[in-house]
Amino acid sequence: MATHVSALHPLPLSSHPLNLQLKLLPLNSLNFTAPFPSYSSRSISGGCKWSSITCSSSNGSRPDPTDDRVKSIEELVEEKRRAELAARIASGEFTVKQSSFPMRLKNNLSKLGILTPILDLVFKTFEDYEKFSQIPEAKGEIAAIRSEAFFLPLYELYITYGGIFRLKFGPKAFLIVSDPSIVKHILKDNSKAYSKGILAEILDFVMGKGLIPADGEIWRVRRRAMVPSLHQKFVTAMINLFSQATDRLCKKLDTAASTGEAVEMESLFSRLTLDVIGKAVFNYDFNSLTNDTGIVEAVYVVLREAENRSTAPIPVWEIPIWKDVSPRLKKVNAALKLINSTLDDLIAICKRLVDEEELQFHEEYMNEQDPSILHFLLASGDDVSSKQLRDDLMTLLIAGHETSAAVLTWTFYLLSQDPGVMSKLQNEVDTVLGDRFPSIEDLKNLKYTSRVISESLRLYPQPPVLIRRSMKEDMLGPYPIRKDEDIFISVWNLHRSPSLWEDADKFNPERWPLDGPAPNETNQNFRYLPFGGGPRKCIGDMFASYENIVALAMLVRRFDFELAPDAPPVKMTTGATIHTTNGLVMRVRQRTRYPATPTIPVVETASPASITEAAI
Ligand code: HEM
Repeated sequence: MATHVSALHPLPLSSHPLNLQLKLLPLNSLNFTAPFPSYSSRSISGGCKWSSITCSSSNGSRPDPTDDRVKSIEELVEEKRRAELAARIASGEFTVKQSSFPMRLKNNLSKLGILTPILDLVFKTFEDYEKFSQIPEAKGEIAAIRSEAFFLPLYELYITYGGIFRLKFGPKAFLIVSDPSIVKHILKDNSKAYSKGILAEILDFVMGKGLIPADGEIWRVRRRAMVPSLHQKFVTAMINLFSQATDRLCKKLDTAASTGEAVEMESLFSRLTLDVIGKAVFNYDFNSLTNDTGIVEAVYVVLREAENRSTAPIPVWEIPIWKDVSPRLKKVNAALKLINSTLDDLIAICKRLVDEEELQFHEEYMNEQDPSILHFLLASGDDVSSKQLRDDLMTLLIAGHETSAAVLTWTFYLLSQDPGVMSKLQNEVDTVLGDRFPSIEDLKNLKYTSRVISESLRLYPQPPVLIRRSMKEDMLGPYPIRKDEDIFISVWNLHRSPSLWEDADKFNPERWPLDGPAPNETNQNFRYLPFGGGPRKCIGDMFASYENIVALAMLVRRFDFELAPDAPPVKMTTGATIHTTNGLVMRVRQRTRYPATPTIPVVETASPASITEAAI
């Protein structure tokens, strides 16, 4: 979700959260201002000359001591950098030492006989400060840290400072939370005390008061209106849409397989999921796998802008004159105008359809010709302004697009590193699916496929960080916090914590038993949050799970995938989701035959009612 971006805008410059990232990481090491992966510039033809291939686990994983393969120079440099950083953190270089001078002075004055009420009055401010300063603190002049993505240094700091610490940058401070019970408190038990904070500010230009940035009453009303639209019958009907879109991608890959050309999979996944979500949300065929129409380009301009804003050092879009002269902002405004007018047209068309229909609205209502979410909302009589409806549609478009594309990208990367898992996966798919399009029953039986995706989401959570702001004082674990604290919940840290997971960095789908429930935040007690948790949990979790299973199963059934021999190293960069820095360049080969004999036990299917929790 471009939407689950990490940062922010109308804050004073000095406190602009991106100062965090700027100070935390040197610009040249970050790619923060580098544009969102340029989809238009990545052809599927693999025409570029890639220089080296040092992929493996350059993605923040700690070195595996049992790994005896020869390490690349890049890995060795990375290891050295991490070791140096760990030593610097351990030496206390980044730790803010509290000055207890005022409190010592108060004690001394008290011993001299000055009355306590007077001292209390004089020293109240200092006492408040001390009260709120008990959370371990790290300070932000960490300019020497080099990293591809900002959540990586947060991981290093987490290992030293623990599940909650404050990171200070001049006048600005952020709470970094990576403790499951504190996360549960913020997201679930006391969720009413937290807002989306800076996230809402930065997303305003594209999502307005859409469901992701909205808070309070607007959020409550819109959530209640939208959740029913993703009912079981709708999501089941979408399976066919997922299959057709993936089939189009397969056909595109057929050409690459026959010519042996390398393909850049990340941009293809992005197009696949854009085509799916356009059709599902407002019955619009972007057809982006085949065409680069103006509207597809406009969607990417807006997505890139959301990511740029989340990482820009200066919120230039706030400066009145700049808005009118900057070619980039003009392009963004033009793109927004095109998207908005397209959405207005789609809403108008859908309204006409609904008016002409003999409506019998019920819980699982679905128009067979146009099963879209928009159609459901209009048919339900959802009383909403056209601006709010546009905001909601735009939110769903972005939320459902980037996340799924990122999940597929990192799943294929992980599979390329582990042929054993890949062959077990292909085996299951061959056994369960044969050569037909997947049905709902098939999805229930593709258990290993589903566990591969769960494990990919553990190692590469999308988004890697969730953002909140406290709306009142609260207790986080043993620590009191103030109102208006900006909080980053590091899902990356939770999912890779060595104290919460065995072999935390290892890609191991087997950690999720096939006969157990599919992992989620509840059965994992908030150490695993693929779709968030509490009242603001993702509303598209089942949709996304089906979509990813269908795409993964159909692709690995037809092709073998490996990193192209001259592909650039696969590294991470931060957008709203985790992107690769240079694409995922792969070579695909047509598979010859699906084996007939099952080698993985097919576990009994769950009942349809329990499918969200148990089967996927
Ligand atoms: C694999 C794909 C997906 C992942 C990993 C994912 C992840 C998430 C996460 C972690 C959140 C919680 C954000 C927070 O608490 O700040 C969220 C919220 C949300 N997601 Fe997804 N999502 C995915 C797909 C989708 C799809 C397909 C849709 C829509 C069709 C969608 C719509 C939403 C919406 C509307 C919210 C906001 C809910 C609220 O605040 O009430 N997501 N998603």
